Amino acid sequence: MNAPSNAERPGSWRVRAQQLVSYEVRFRDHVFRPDRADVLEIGSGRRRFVVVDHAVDLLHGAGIRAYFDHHDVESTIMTVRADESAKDFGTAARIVEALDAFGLARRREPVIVVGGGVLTDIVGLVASLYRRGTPFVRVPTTLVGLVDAGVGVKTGVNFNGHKNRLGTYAPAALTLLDRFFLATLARRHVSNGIAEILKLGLIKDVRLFDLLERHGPRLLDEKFQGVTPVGDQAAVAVLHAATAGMLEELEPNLWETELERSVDYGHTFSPTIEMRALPSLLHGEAVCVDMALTTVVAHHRGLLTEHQRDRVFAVMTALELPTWHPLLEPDVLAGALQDTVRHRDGRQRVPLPVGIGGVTFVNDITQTELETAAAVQRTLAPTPPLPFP
Ligand SMILES: O=C(CO)[C@@H](O)[C@H](O)[C@H](O)[C@H](O)COP(=O)(O)O
Repeated sequence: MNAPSNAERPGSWRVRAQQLVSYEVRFRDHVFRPDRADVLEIGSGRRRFVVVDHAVDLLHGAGIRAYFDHHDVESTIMTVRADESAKDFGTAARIVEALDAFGLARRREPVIVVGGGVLTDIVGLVASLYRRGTPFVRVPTTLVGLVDAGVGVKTGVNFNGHKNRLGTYAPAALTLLDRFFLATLARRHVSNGIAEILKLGLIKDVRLFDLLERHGPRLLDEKFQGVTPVGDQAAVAVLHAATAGMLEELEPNLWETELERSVDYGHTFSPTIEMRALPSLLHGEAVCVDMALTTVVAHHRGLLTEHQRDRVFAVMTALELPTWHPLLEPDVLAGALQDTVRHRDGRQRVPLPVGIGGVTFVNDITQTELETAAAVQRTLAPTPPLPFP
């Protein structure tokens, strides 16, 4: 049957359709233990194409292969070296070629990705483009992957020197959050992931901030493994609060129709700083430098007391995150804000903290204000600042 023609405009048809989005983010320890079935819960058939981060493969590859063998599933494992410098369309295209070679069945053989946020973003993009969309399952193995990239619907690669310039909104059918992968993560990468958790504490959840203030160094030492009972309780509380808080923000605004997003906190200046500093600054570190700058801006605007500002800097430092960076130069700040204004459709929409745990959005940040804040920020950063490799 033809779609009904528009009575007021003969010869014109308006099409309306809705698509239900439903995806699950599930905490599950030791996902590749043979008695676990979660990874294979989506899809059917006895084959899977699995993209595994190169470093993860070295550490866990044997266990991952044994898992599929145990379940009598033929696995084709593609290993990829994935860091921010390799987050590009070339890497995505190589994965597409491998999918073609595998001969992926379009709906019943979900692509499985095991790796950090960079890799889950790339494979998410590939899956959303391949034959205009094929299901995928994510198993994040880094803290940024677990608490940020792994819970939302954004996929992407860097392009033309810009962060995530090419991407789609495509939810993974299932994301499995297994904190035991963090045991083998370098300390710096644990710190890096905590920055995204701190973001939520600062603009949404003062209890989460308090937990980080109390247990941050222990979480770093124990890498969220629960080595001690106190550390275990703190790890579970922090991971669950961060995931729940993030999803609470994302769910009502999955496609970012609303561009005032509190989870964009720390992401106004950091995309430019991170890309300019490549490969020396990790994502969460760049976010922290941005949060430190905007904490000072918020203090100057009377949104934050001096005591609160100093607490924020102390927590950042205890978490071994940088609170200042030499790239905070006037031209870089101006360029970063300009690019973000374009990204946010012509307005600054900069989230600023209100006290600890609150947020407001502003559109009137000036260049002078930024330069003054960056200068103050430098004096507040520990001397000497954390080394920039
Ligand atoms: O949207 C999410 C996660 O899906 C945010 O929490 C995450 O931090 C985002 O990467 C930032 O908000 C930046 O977004 P964008 O500039 O890539 O659009």
